Formats: sequence, structure tokens, C-alpha cells
Amino acid sequence: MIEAVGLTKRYGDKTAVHNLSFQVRPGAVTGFLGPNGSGKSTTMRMILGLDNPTAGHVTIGGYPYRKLPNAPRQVGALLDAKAVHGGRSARNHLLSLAQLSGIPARRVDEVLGVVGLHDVAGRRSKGFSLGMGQRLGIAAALLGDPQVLLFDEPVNGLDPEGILWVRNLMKALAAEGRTVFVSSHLMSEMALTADHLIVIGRGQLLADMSVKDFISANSADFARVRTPDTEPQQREKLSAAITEAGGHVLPEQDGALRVTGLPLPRISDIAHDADVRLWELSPHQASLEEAYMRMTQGAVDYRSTADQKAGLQQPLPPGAQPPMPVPGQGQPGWYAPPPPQQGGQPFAAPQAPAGPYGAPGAPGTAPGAPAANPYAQAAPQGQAPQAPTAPQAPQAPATPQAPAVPQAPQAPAAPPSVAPTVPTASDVTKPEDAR
Ligand SMILES: Nc1ncnc2c1ncn2[C@@H]1O[C@H](COP(=O)(O)OP(=O)(O)OP(=O)(O)O)[C@@H](O)[C@H]1O
Repeated sequence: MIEAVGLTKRYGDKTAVHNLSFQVRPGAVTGFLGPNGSGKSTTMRMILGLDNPTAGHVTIGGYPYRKLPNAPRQVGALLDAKAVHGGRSARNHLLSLAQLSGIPARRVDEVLGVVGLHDVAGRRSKGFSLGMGQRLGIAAALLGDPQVLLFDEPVNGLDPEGILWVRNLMKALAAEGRTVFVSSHLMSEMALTADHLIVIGRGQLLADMSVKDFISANSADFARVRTPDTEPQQREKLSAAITEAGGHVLPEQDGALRVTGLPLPRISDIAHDADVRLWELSPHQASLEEAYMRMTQGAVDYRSTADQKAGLQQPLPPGAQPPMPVPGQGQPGWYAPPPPQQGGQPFAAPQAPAGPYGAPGAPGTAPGAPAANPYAQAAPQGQAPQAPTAPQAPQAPATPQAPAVPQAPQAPAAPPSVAPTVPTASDVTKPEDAR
């Protein structure tokens, strides 16, 4: 299990990560989401001991990374697939990492097979495509057969088949009881891959909940209702009856009605009682992308001036007002939560989500589910969730500080299997520089 407590990182005036607390548990794929510059990579680097927190701490299986005994056998990571010595073959790259970490050489061929690079193992990686480089980075992460895996945008550059392969790999690793923490900007992919989400905006926690709960808490589900086009009076009659029953009705551009605040069976009953025939009564369920957009739109630092709001919310018909909040939001049924406030806000987390964490834990992981993240508690009823302290406006770092160089871990000195980002890995490239 990975546990961050009050994790904070400042680079001069710039606060990249602020007071971040979360747990990433074994047996599940946990997606790490956030807009560009929100602090995902910084957080991952701190988890791997490549950056020192300004405040707070983060542990893996109870140890800070640098104190982990035999770290490469416990933690594997892909942070930057491009940072590989291009003059070295895929096999030699992995071999050097294996030798540094005391991993048997035969494991190199195993992981080359797993990632599908066996046939090109003798080729220098500088000739690799983006997708092949990603596969090589994933192979490096898997080298030590670790229980904890971190992947920073692993599907970047992969073709559809590669994306499917990564998805299945992540799920398989989690199904084996491993801790899988993966960042991505591809919401459709995360919806299919992740069980749980940690969402940050401007370095602060916005959500820590299951994918299902996240969509439910941040979506604008509604019912589409259609009466016969040939009988406009039926539409008027139904609108009046739904409004009288406490529902909220908006006209859709195609003549249908968008109803919020009432579950589908209730709408059906109302129509029946009003003697109105229905041509359509269908649920509209938001996607993870829609839910993510709604949640993070106030925490986006970089946005084109041409699309300030484009595509961020479902369009309302001309003249229509956004739906009012209704009781029961986030519950099963067809209710629409209010759109998020500007400035970003931690939406209420569902209380004690059961989560799919039944699998055996990583070595050193305390058995039993840990306490709920204190930063993800549900907001008091009837009270708007409190916005996080306004983060600083984006600004150029005054004096970019070089990432801290990890000290050699205690016990058997070993780098994380983050081939590209481990300082010690660069040492072993020297003999082959002449290639
Ligand atoms: N070494 C550094 N020196 C100064 N500022 C930094 C440094 N590393 C990161 N930052 C700043 O910290 C913030 C968070 O960056 P980070 O790379 O962690 O974000 P991210 O969520 O991974 O972004 P992306 O999705 O674009 O990869 C950014 O504003 C970035 O400019």
C-alpha cells in the first residue's frame, strides 16, 4: 500500500503539491487524475524518493522508498519512457537494470516476452517507436516482479491494441493482489481500467473514491422523455404534471423533454396518471470524462481562449436554466447534482465505499482496510463542500530546483525500476556510450 500524509512540495514560490493525503491499496487499479500541471508527476516522484517533500511524508508498505529493503523487488515504476539510453539495446538496457538490482538475468527475457518486445530485444532503443518505448518502460517496471507498481501515463503513444494490452495488464496485476497506481489523461481508458480514483487539482485532493461513485457524484444524469410529435398538447400536459410532482423539465432541441429530480419509474407513473403516451423514456448517464470535466473545470491552469467552456458541460437548450439541485444526488436514480462551482471543490465522497480491495496485500502491508482518507469525507448535509484553499496562480518557477538525488537505499542498494529516472541507472550507461 502507498500512503501519503500531508504531502507538500514547493519549488520556490510554486506549490506543486499541497497537503495531499491518500492511500493506494493493493488489489485494485487506482487511477491518478488531474489537469496538466496539477502535481501528479511530482507526487509520483516523491513516492519514489526522487523528490523530497517540503512537508508531510509518503510511504510504501510502511517505509519511505529510500528505506525500503530491496526496493526494486518491491516497487516498479514507469515515469518517463523516453529517458532511456538510446544506444543500448532493449535487452542490454533491462540487463543493466537487473544487474544493478540483483535480479537474475533470465527475468529480462521473461519481461521482454510479457511486453511483446522479444523479437526486437537486440535493437537499439533509439530506433523504437513511442509505443515500443512505452513497452520497454513497462518491462523495466515489471523487472523485479514488484508488488507495487506506478505508471505515469503508460498508454501514451500506444496504438489501440497496445492500449488494450496495457488495460488488461494493469487489471491482471491488480487481480494478483498488487498495488497499481496509474496516471492518465485518457478518461475513456481510465473508466475501463481503474477501480478507484484519486483526483487532484492544483496540487490538492479533489476526490478519492471509486470510479462509479465519482461519476455518480459529479454527473448530471437526467431522463429524456418524448411524447408523440403530432400531439404537442400531450407534451404540455406532461410538463405540467412533472413540474407539479416536483420534477424539473427543460426542453431538448429535438422536442423531447429533459427531466431531472425524478426517477424514471415515477416519470412513467406520472405520464400514465396524466393519460399521456410516451414515445421515449430513457436514462442519460454521464461518462467519466463528463464527470471529470465537471469536477476539474475550476482547477485547470492551461486552457485555450477559444474553448473556455466548450464541451465541458452538456449543452442546455436556448433560454434554459441549469437544473436546480435536488435531494438524493449521487443516489441511484435520475437526479442531477448541481454543476460545480468555479474554483474547484472537493465533492463529497461517498461514505466508506466498500471498494474492491479484498486481495492479499503487498509485502509489508498491514492487513485489513485502512481508515478512510480524512480528506475525502462527505460534506455535511445541506452544506456546500468547502473549496480548498485557493492555490497560487500558475507562475513560472523563479529558480527551478533540480530534483533531489535519492540516496542509496539502506540495505541492498538498489534503484527503483524506473529505468529512466534513476540517477544510478545513468552510471551504467557509460561503458556503452561509445556505441
Ligand atoms: N523541478 C521543478 N521546478 C519547478 N517547478 C516544477 C518542477 N517540477 C514541477 N514543477 C511545477 O509543479 C507543477 C506540477 O507539475 P507536475 O509535472 O507534477 O504536474 P502533472 O500533473 O504531472 O502535469 P502533466 O499532466 O502535464 O504531466 C507544475 O506547475 C510544474 O511546472
